[in-house]
Amino acid sequence: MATDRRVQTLARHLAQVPSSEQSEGLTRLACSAQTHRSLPRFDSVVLEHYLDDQRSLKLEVYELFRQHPELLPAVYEGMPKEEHRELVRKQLLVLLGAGYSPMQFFAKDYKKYFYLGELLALIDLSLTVKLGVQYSLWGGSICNLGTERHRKQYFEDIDKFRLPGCFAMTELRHGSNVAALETEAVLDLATDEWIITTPDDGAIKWWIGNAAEDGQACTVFARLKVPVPERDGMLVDHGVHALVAPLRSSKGEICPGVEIRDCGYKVGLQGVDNGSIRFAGLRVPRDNLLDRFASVDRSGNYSSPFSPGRRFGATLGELTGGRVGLTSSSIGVLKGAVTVALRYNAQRQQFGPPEAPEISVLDYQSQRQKLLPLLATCYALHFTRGVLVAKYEEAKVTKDDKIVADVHAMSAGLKAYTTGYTANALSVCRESCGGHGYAAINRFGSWRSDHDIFQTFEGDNTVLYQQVAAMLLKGYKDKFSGAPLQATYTYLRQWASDALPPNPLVSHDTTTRHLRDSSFLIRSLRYRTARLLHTAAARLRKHSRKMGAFHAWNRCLPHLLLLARAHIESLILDANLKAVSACPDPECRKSLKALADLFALQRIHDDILFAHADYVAPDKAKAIQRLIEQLCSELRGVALPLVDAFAIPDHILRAPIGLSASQQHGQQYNEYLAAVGWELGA
Ligand SMILES: Cc1cc2nc3c(=O)[nH]c(=O)nc-3n(C[C@H](O)[C@H](O)[C@H](O)COP(=O)(O)OP(=O)(O)OC[C@H]3O[C@@H](n4cnc5c(N)ncnc54)[C@H](O)[C@@H]3O)c2cc1C
Repeated sequence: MATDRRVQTLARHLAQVPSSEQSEGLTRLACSAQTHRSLPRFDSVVLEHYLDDQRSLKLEVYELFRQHPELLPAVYEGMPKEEHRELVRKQLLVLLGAGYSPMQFFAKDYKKYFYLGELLALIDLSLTVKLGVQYSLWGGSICNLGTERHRKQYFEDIDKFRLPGCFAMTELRHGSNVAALETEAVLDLATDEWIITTPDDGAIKWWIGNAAEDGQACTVFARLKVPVPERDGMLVDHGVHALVAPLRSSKGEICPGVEIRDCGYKVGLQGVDNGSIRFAGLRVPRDNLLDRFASVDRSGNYSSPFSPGRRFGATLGELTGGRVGLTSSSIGVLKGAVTVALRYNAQRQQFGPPEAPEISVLDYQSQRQKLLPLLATCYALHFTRGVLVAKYEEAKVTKDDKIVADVHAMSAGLKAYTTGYTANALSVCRESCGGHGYAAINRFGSWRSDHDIFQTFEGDNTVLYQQVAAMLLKGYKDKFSGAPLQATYTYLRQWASDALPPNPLVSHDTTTRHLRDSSFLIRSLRYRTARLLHTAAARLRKHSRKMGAFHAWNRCLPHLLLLARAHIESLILDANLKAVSACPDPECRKSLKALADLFALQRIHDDILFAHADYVAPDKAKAIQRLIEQLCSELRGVALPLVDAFAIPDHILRAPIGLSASQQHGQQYNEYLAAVGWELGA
C-alpha cells in the first residue's frame, strides 16, 4: 500500500514538473522499486547440461561452422536472392560433407533431427527451411506416404541431396483448404501411367520450396481420377493423393510437360528458391502413386483400408514432422533474440539517480516486465518441445492411433503457439534494444522477416488452432459417451470439478505461498480450458440447431481459438513444472521454478476470464500483479546466467550488441564499433 501511494504521489508530482526532471524522477522510482533479492546464483554450465541432452551435436555443428566463417555473413539484408540461395546450398553441403545424415535422423533419430532444426535456425533461417523442405517435406512424404519400394528408390539420393525435391501441395487458389486442390492425375489404362495436369491457372502450384532452382522431383498433391471401364471409361474422382513427379534433369533441364517460374523476392527467406509449377500432361508411371494409404492396380481398381475421410486425415496426419521441426526452429530464434536483448539491456545504461552512476536499462521495471516473461516463456517452450518430440517418437515406434492423434493435435497447437509467440517477441526484443536493435548487423531485422512466415506455412496458425479445438470438443463428447480419452486430455475427466470456481476463501487467498503453489497454477489454467470447453460446446449446440454446423462454428470462432490457446498453455505449464521438479540442481531449480511461476501468473493476470468468473477476486489479482513484479526483480539477477545456459556461441549469434565476450570484458560497444569499421581507441 505504501509503495502504491508513493507511486501515485510521484505520478502527480511528475505531471507538474518539466520533462528533464521527470526522467530523473522516473529513474528514482525504478531504483527504489528494485527492492527484491535476487535468486541464488547457479552455474550456467550445469543448467546447460540439464537443458541439452544433445549437447555434443550442438558443439560439433557449431564447431563445423566456426571453420567456415565465409558461410556466416554478418548481414543478409541487401544480399541478392541468387547469392543467398548459393550460400544456403554451400551451408547444406558443408553439413552433408561432414557426414551428417538428416534423412536418417528424420527417419530414425528424431531428437537429433529436430534439434538440428533449432541449431541451424541461428546460422540462417533459410538453411533451416531448405533443410525442412528437402527432408521433412520431400523426404518425409516419401517415407511416410509411400511404401518400401519408394523408400528404397529415393532415400539415399534425397539424403545426400543428389535428388533435391519439393513438396508441391499449395496452389494459387488454395492453401489451407487442401481438400479443394484442383491439380489432376488421371490414370491412362492403356499406358499404365498417370497424366498430371493443371486444369487452369488457379491450380498452378505456388510457393513450392526448392522448385525455382534446385528441385529435380516433387511430391505432387493431385486429385486422383481413375476410369471405370464398365461405365464407358467415366472418371471417378478419389480425392487428393500424393504422387512422385519429375521436374528437371540432374543438369537442370526442365522436363517436358512441366513449366516453372520463380516466386521472386519475398519478405524474407531469400535463400530458399520458392517457385510455381504448371503441369501440362506430364506422364508418370502408375507406381509413382505414394500408396501407403490407398493403391490402384493395373486394371484401375482403387482400394484403401480407410474411408475417404480417414484416408485424407491419415495422409495429412503423417506431415506432423514438419510442424515439430518449425516449432524447434522457432524456439531457436526465440533463444537467440532473448539472449541478445537481455545481454544488451543488462549493459546499456540510461539515466540514474542524482550524483550517482547511470543505471542499466534492465533495472527499469518496465523493461524487466517486457523481457523476463519472454525468457520465462522461452524456457517453458523449450521443455514442452522436449515432451512433444518424445511423444512424436512414441507415436512413430508404437503407431498407436491414440498417440498419433495426440501428437497431431499437440504439434498443430504448439507450432501455432510458438511461432505466434516468437513473432511478437522478436518485435519486443528489437524495441527493447532501442536504436541499436534496428541495425541489420544485430540480426533482429532478418530474424523478424525470415521467421514471420512460420506463422503461415505448414498450416496457418488460425487454421491449426481450430484443429486443436475440434480435437478437444471430440474428447469432450467422447467423455460423455464413455469412450477412452487421448492421453493429453485426461485432465478433462475432472472438468466438472475444474470448471467450478474455487470456494471464496481460495479466490481471495493472496498469500505468496498459495500463489506459487504448482497445484494452484495448474488448476487455474485447467479451469480456464475446462470452462471454455464447456461453454463452447453449449454455444455450438445452441447455434447448430438454428444455423447448421458450419455457421455455428464460424459464429463461435474467437471462443474456439481462445479454447485452443488455453489448452496449449495448460500443456506448456504441465511440461514446464515437470521439468522444474526433475532438475537435480537445487539452485538451478529455484530459478526454473520462478520462471515457471512467472509464465503461469502472467497468463492468469492477463486473462479477464479469471476475474469474470470470480476465480480471482480483485485483491488476489492485485497480489498476482505484485508477485509478477517481484519475480521479475528476482529473476533480473540471474537473467544473464539463464541466457548463458542456452550456450549460443558468439560466432553463431553474431549480433555485436549481444555477444557473451562483451559481457565478460565489459566492452559492449567494441564489437559493434569494429563491425561498422571503427578502429578501436584510434
Ligand atoms: C515462403 C513460403 C514457403 C512455402 N512453401 C511451401 C511448400 O514448399 N509447399 C507447399 O505446398 N506450400 C508452401 N507454402 C504455402 C503455405 O503452406 C500456405 O501459404 C499456407 O498453407 C496458407 O495457405 P494460404 O496462403 O492459401 O492462406 P489462406 O488459407 O488463403 O489464408 C488467408 C487468411 O485466411 C485465414 N483463414 C483461412 N482459412 C480459415 C478458416 N477456416 N478459419 C479462419 N480463418 C481462415 C488465414 O488465417 C489467413 O489469415 C509456402 C508459403 C510461403 C509463403
